[in-house]
Amino acid sequence: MLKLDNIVAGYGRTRILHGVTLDVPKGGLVALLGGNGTGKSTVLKTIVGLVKAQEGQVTLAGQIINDVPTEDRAALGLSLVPQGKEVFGGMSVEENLLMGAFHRRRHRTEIAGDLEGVYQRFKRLRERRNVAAGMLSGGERQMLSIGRSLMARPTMLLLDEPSAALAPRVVEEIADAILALRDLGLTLLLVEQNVGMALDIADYIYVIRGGRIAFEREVGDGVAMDELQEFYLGGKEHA
Ligand SMILES: Nc1ncnc2c1ncn2[C@@H]1O[C@H](COP(=O)(O)OP(=O)(O)OP(=O)(O)O)[C@@H](O)[C@H]1O
Repeated sequence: MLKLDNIVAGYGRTRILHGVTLDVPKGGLVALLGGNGTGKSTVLKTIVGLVKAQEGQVTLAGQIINDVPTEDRAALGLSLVPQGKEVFGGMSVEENLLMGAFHRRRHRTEIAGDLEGVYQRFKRLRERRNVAAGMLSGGERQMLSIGRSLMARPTMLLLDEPSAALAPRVVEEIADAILALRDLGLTLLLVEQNVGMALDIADYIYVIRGGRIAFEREVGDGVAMDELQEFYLGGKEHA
């Protein structure tokens, strides 16, 4: 579904990604793990087109999209789920959700149907539909961020550290929500620092360090936590 082939990218003259290759199969749930400043967000920005690949190819559903503008990548089914802290705090929950449908010209009844779908998935958002997003808990904000992306009817979601700054019980709730999206048939790339969560839900794991993929492995009996930690931050526990 999504392939990065030897991506070199950065900011101005500074190179951050030094040849990143990764593959997210259709319907798969792939995690990209790494510590602070290792290039995870730059990978996501390159996929959505906010950072231009200086070398290499970004392929979505068989189409090379290096030259496709960011707004048109959304129309190809790609949606970035920012961290929950990036919701519009002064707007209500419902207004935030409707923003997700904004770029698509769609009939009002269709949008109402999508909104109902998000409320069924995240019951707490329905209860709090008229509350300012800034008043929500961290977990509710993360649900809102995912819900807003779903309003654009994506086929592939890129999740930027959905577990960041959340209590373990809430992380479990978000993990369940992500698994439910996979069961729905969505393709998911999850960027995380939370190794435990990623191992619980992902089918395949990449670890990025210093702008390079340092480790990759199918999740199953083969991936041991300590082996991952070694590649993750030189053996240091981080998340
Ligand atoms: N807009 C920018 N201009 C210049 N350098 C940047 C910019 N954004 C990020 N960087 C640098 O690129 C490197 C990688 O940053 P990136 O945000 O991709 O890391 P990350 O793995 O997502 O880290 P974090 O988990 O802290 O968000 C860092 O050294 C950072 O300082």
